[in-house]
Amino acid sequence: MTERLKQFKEIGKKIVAVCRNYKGLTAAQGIPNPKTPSLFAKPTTAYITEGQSIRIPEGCNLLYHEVELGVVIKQKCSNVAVSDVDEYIGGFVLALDMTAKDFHNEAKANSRPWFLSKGFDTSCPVSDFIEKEKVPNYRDVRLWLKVDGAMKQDDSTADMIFSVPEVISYISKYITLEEGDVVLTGTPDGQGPVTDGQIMEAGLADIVSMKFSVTK
Ligand SMILES: CC(=O)CC(=O)C(=O)O
Ligand SMILES: [Mg+2]
Repeated sequence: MTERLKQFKEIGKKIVAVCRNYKGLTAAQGIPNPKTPSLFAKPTTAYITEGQSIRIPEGCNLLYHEVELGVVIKQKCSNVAVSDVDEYIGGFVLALDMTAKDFHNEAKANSRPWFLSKGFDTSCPVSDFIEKEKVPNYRDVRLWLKVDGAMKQDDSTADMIFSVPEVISYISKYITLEEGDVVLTGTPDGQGPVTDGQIMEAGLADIVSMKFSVTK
């Protein structure tokens, strides 16, 4: 099972992401906490792994980093109770939800979909698969991200508005989750711009770290 889940990028069919899921982020933005998880999707063609670069999409002049905990789904499930979600967690992944922020702002201002701003090629850099047992405290684990050595995001998953089980249970009421799918659980405060030539390093406590460069 674990051996197969290591291939989540090949076997998973979708990436479902939550936004505005950290209290520190909504407080910093001066917006109310959402009453239910806000969802969007990324295509699996957005994945890249270490050694590949994040490419600024054509026409984008404001690319943002967002470090996130990703959950890899173990098996097909729908309508999962919050108390049963642990059975369906196959493992974890550290991920960046790269966002073409200018595209995103324009889409919001014009009531257009966000898909391009979140789903362009290279918009989902990920670490290797992380065994579930390595993150027993996923409800309170540190996520951090540095840009050119300067710390930009540093928070705990304990600051989430909706916990990992609440997020997965909610999604599964509406969207069947399948083996290898990844759920991105939102970014803590501190997301911000990166430009051509910059290097990001991100980590999940001392469990995993990864580096990605940004290129035109
Ligand atoms: C609107 C956003 O970019 C928010 C987002 O993706 C998040 O993680 O929060
Ligand atoms: Mg995000």
